[in-house]
This record gives sequence, structure tokens and C-alpha cells, in this order.
Amino acid sequence: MFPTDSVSLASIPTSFLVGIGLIIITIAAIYQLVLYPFYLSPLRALPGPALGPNLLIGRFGDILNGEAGIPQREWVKNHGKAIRVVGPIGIQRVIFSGAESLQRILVTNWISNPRPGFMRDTLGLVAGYGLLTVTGDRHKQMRKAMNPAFSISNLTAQTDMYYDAIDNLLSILNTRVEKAQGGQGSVEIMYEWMSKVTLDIICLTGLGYEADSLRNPHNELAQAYEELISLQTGRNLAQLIVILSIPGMSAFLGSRFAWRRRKLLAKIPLLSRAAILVDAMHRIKAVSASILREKMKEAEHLGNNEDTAAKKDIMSLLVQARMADLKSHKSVGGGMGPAPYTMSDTEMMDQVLTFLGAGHETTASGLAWTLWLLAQDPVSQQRLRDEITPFLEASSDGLRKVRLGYRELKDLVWLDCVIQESLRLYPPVPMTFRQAATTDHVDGVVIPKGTLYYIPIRVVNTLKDIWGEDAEEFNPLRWLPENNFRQVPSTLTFLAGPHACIGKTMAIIEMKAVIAALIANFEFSPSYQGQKAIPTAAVTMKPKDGMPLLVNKVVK
Ligand code: HEM
Repeated sequence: MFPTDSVSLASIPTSFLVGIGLIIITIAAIYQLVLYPFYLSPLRALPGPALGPNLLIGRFGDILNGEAGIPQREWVKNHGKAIRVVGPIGIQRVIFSGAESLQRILVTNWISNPRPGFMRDTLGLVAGYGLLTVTGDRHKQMRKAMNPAFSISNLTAQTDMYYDAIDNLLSILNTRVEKAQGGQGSVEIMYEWMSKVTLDIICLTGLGYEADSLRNPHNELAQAYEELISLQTGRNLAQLIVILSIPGMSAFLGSRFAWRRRKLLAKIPLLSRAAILVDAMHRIKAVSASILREKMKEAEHLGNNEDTAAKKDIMSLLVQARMADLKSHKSVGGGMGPAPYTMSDTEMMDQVLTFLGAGHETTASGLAWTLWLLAQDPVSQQRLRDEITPFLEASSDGLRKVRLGYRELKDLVWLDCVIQESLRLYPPVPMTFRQAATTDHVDGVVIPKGTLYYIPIRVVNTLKDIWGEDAEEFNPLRWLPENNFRQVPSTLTFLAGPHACIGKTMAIIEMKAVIAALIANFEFSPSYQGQKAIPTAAVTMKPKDGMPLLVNKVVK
């Protein structure tokens, strides 16, 4: 008898199979960590920081442990405006910081350089599947439908909606400062207050909903957002990043199936933070859905009468636009012909959730950093107070009321200089990513399909060849009209191109309204000697310590 050729798998010793498996994994690891990045990648000719010391994580450790955008700034200083950074697990990122390369990636070829899938999945999970998650024609269609909500006329009408929340903030801070012992002022964790005031404003302007998180910390939406924010620090964030990088995980976590099993998920150590995320998002969606239902009912019963049309919050505008589109379609063609693009209920809700997510913490961070910079620079702070003083209104509660409208906020020169400079130096979104969907040539470099671009917002905002030797310092004077920087489209704070921030003007006007009111009433200074700013390395660059500042009342 001869042995047969077909040997059954079961007859092969397990140790042999394990050995083969280990050899395959080792070869794959050597290819991914050494062969490809060192010897084969077309990107290997690009300069950049050395690949080591630990090949498995590459430079990822510097990024995680450093301040947002700062390791990258050092690499750009040392290696130039087109560099390669490797890690973790051999993943290559390319950082272009020259104007022409960024123009090509973000503007000219924006469709073939979308946000990477992992970013869209994560954003969709935590901020709804709105503008932040789509690209190409779908994006153009959505953006067109959303633009009217961000028009100057609507922003002008909305400015008045900021002041209830701002007045609440003033009165709370005033009470706390007056109660502070010894009349020495009160140390306040300013990021927390900024987060509450911006949440109240965006809930009102986005949903027409009074969250009043400043006075009512138990409000459902406020609590759910607070839980979401708590996930973005230290170990919580690290755990979430690991979980969300598992393929299919964000879709799973966004499902009803996962929500029903959230208590079970909470018991699994690696999924405990994800369970908090699932629960918080479900509650936020439930509140938004019920607000949308109310608005739809109201619009159907009342039609576009004055009451409904007077509502300027974004969700009401979307409901009104949908009713108007459907009505005109029926009256023009009797309902025949192609239906106009109208958003479904889910799409409308996703958009508004996106605005709540994208517009809340970013603006809060921008405000906290502005207060920090003013606390360091009493001269600029006083100059701002002097600029606002002529607009103060008489008030009986000991506060200095200031209710500036859109036009006035836009025209106050020093206020604008301060806000522009703060957003340049501490951009609330310090970086973002894009991914090459096709092989491309950028700045003479062949970029293979799939390459990740790190878009270095904070780096570009502080390049010395654009901003001068004091590029890394706070100098609002550079924005005065007699200086020329206004003509240079050189900050990337709100990005550029078709995906540039739709809420830019809204955010700037809102920041101006809050800062003007605060500076008119209070003096801000560091809370202890030698205090340093500690920005996190997270996607939204927040102060790690919540930004404690000493707050005193302005002496009249
Ligand atoms: C200081 C405050 C803000 C900053 C620094 C900021 C920054 C940014 C940046 C950098 C992007 C581009 C992200 C990317 O493509 O990867 C972006 C996009 C976006 N932002 Fe903002 N943002 C702010 C406030 C707001 C506000 C108030 C809203 C809305 C109410 C908003 C809504 C959006 C939306 C919807 C997008 C996606 C735009 C698109 O892809 O078409 N943002 N923002």
C-alpha cells in the first residue's frame, strides 16, 4: 500500500499548524513594520522623524503623549513641508503644510480625498450621519439644503437668541464671585461654564429647545452630553479609540440591538465606555426625535403661518423648507415629475445632531482658550473692555448688560482681533484627516491610493514663514486692518474647500457675544502663579484641567 496524497488536516499535528500560523504572522509583521515602510513604500523617500524607537507603535507614542499638533509642528520645523510619519503598526501618514498641496487635497481634489472611513464611522456614531459623514454629490445636495440656515439674514435673526443663556451665565458667575470669601474673587473652572453656555445656545438655535443646563444640570440633554464629554479624556478616550477601530464596531454600537444590551455591554470591561456612549446617544436622539415630531405636527396643523415662520432655529427652518418644497412641487406639477430633494425625518435629525455635536464643544473650547489668553494679557483685556463700554445698557441687577446685534459684533475691531488671534493660536479642532481614494501626485510626490493625510491645522496656523517670528505668541495687533494678514487666507481653523466649517460665522459671532458680555462684567486672571495652559491631545483641543481662572467683578 502507498500512502495517499490527500492528507486530512486533522492528521497534521496541532503544533505544526500553530508553527505555520506563527511564521505567517511574523512574515506579515516584518512586511508591515519593516519591509514596506523602510524599503518598498513609494513614500519612503520623504523626510520625517525616524521610524523607531519602537517599530510597533512608531511615532504614535509622541502623538498620544504630546500636546495636540505640537509633535507635528516640531517635525515640520525639522524636516520641511512634506513629511512622512510612521506608526502605529506601520501605518504611514503624510503631512503637507504648504498652501499649494493643501489646496490640492482639500479644494481642487476634495472628492478624491474624502474623510477616512474610520473618521466617518466615529463621527456618525457620536454626532449623527449628517454633513460630517458624506462626500461627493450627496454632500453637495445636503450642504445646499443646509446653507439657508446659516445665511447672514438667519444668523442676524438668531443673535438675539444667545442672550438668555449669556444673561444666566453672568448672573450665576456674579453670585459666585460676590459670595467668594474675602472679596478676593472666585476661582471658576471656565471650560465647564463655557460648555454649558454653548450647549444652551446651540440647543436653542439648533432645536428651538431650552436645555438651560446652566441652571438645571439634571436636564436630560445636558446630562447626556456631559456623559459624552466625559468619555473624551485620558483612558476613556484611549479605550474608545481601540474599540471603534474594530471593523463594524461603530455600526454595531449605533444599532438598537446594542442599545437593548447596553447593561450587558457595561459589564464587559473593554466595552464599558462604549456602553455609556450608546446610552447617551440614544437619549440625545430620543429628545431630538420628540422635538422634531412636535415641530412636524405644528407645521402640518398651522401651515407656514406667522407663528411657525417666526421660528429661526435650524430644525424649524428645515421643517419649513420641506413643507414649502413639497407644496410647490404639488402646485406646479400636480405632484407629477421628479420630486424635489427633501430630507427625511431621520436625515433632518441627523443634521441637527451634527450641528449640536460639531457646534457645542468646539465653540466652548474656543471661548475657554480666549479667556485664558486674555487672562495672560491684561492690557488686551482692558482694551476690549474699553471698546465694549459705550454699548453697555442700564441694568438694575448690578450687572453690566450688553446686547450687541450681529452687525455690531461684526464691526467691533479689537473684539475681532482677539477672537481671530485666539482661534489661530488655539484652534479648537487642531487637526483632521483625509485619505487618498486614488493614486495622486502632490507637490511632486507620488501618493499611493489609501494614504492617510494628517491635515495640520495648528501647524499651518503658526508657521513662521507666514506669521513671522512671533507666530507662536498671542498678538491680536497683527489682525488690525492696517496690517495685512486679513488678506492672506492663511489660517486653517475652519478648514478650506467644500468641507470647510458651515458654522464658521455662527461660531465667531457667538464667541464674540459671550466674550463681550463676560469681559464687560468680570476681570479674568490666572488662578495661581506659574499656571500653564494644558491642551489635550484629543480631536477637540480642550484644556485638560478645565481651565481654572480667577474671576473678579469689574470695578466701575
Ligand atoms: C469655534 C468653533 C468651530 C470650529 C473651530 C470648527 C471647525 C471645523 C472644522 C475644522 C471642520 C472641518 C472638519 C473636517 O472636514 O475634517 C468643521 C466642519 C463642520 N462644522 Fe465646524 N467648527 C466650529 C463650530 C461649528 C458650529 C457652531 C457648527 C454648527 C452649528 C459647525 C458645524 C460643522 C459642520 C456641519 C461641519 C461639516 C461641514 C462639511 O463637511 O460640509 N461647526 N468645523
